[in-house]
Amino acid sequence: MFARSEKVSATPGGRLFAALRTRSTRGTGNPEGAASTGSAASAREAGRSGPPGVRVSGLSVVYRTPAGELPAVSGIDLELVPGTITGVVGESGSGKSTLALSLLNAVQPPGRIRSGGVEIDGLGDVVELRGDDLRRARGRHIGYVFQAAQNSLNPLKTVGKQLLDLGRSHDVQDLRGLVRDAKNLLGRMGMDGARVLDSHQHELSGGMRQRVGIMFALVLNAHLVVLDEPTTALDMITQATILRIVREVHEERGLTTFVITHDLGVVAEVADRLAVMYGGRVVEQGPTTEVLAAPRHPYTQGLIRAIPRLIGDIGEARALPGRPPTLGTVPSRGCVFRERCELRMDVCETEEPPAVSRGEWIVACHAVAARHAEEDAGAARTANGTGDGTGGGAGNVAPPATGTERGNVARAANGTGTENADETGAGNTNGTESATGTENEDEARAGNTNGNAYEDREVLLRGAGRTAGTHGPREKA
Ligand SMILES: Nc1ncnc2c1ncn2[C@@H]1O[C@H](COP(=O)(O)OP(=O)(O)OP(=O)(O)O)[C@@H](O)[C@H]1O
Repeated sequence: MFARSEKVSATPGGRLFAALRTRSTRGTGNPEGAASTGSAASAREAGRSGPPGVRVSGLSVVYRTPAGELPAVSGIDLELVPGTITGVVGESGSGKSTLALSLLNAVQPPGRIRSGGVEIDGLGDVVELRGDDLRRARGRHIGYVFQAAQNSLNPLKTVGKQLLDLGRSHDVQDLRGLVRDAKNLLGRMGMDGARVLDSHQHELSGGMRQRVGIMFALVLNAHLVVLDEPTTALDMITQATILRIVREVHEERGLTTFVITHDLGVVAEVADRLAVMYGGRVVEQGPTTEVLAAPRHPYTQGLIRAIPRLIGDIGEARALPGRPPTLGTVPSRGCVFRERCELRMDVCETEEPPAVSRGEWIVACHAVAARHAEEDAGAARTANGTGDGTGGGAGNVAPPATGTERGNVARAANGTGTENADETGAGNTNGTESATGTENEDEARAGNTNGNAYEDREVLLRGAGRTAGTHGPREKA
């Protein structure tokens, strides 16, 4: 049974920093730690060797538009450490869903993976997978919980019927066993499994449907699970429940989990590691606690600064000026964030920022790179005995202008406090799912011609035929 029960503050504000406090007792992404919580045992029971590592390298994805093929994701390097939860955060349109779909090689036309690879332990490079291999990988190895999973069920079939369809499409011989596993999973998430399997989607609440989505992602025993906006459009209490379940399922089943969200509170609550995306790039990544406590990239600093506070001067919260770029406006060279950056320098106009690292912490920013260089020079001077006492110490790396006082900050309604509502030309209606689930423009954009979210799920879980070979020729970077 899921043993961990974490108290989650239901107030909007306490969440981010209450979560940060509890993280220190949980560790930050130590795979051994994950194993010691029982995940290794459950992985053994499940007959697999343990949670997989994932290495995304040089990944670039483009969408065809009237103006030609434009990059939605560019040169992404990211590692998912086995047994950890990695959270990806960024404003709407930053490329989070495109990155997530790439983990399943499921970017649909008019998109295609232009270059790069996604190496998953036990599977190889999924970008190279086609046909049956790809179909088996989805569902059995990689579970996907859709953005708007609440609406991704087929409204015409009971959950149980959809479960059987899924089992048959994956050649599951023991369908009774599959149903037993599904009931078990649903029961562990606090639901009456038999009743839920007998229900249609309209008979279930949003939180229940989200749990059904998680069940579908796990029931074939996937050990890499991708959750796209798992709490969007849920009330605060249900959000807290779903996040607790995500963490518990992750630990109990020994998973490697990837959570996409625009809500910093969500990553603070569940993620061991954090990657911040902007304009199709990962601009900062590292252990969640450390990144949120002292973000280095000016964009991450801006996201945190934009979170309104419950206590103290509400005016301290400052929305990031400007808007995130669209496919058409993302600069083709230089730093993609420069238009909104207060640390902007000349070099940002022309040169892509280098990814500089300090241990597990990686930042792509010219200003941070310059500070690191200063620090290194200062350290070298000190080591040589020539230090003048002014060398760049760690304190020279800009702390967040707002600091990150524990418990003092309210979570923004949209998590980032920025201008998500001013969505870009792509017409993204993220978070505004229709009751029928047939008007989700994200799904429509993803190449699903009838726009039904459940259709898309079925395509991913079952239909290699519809998705195989949809990518154009790959240009290896
Ligand atoms: N099918 C498509 N056709 C054209 N452009 C697309 C398509 N899908 C996504 N895009 C564009 O690619 C970029 C990245 O979109 P993506 O959905 O991956 O971002 P996101 O960070 O997940 O946003 P959100 O939080 O709103 O889901 C955006 O500029 C978006 O408009």
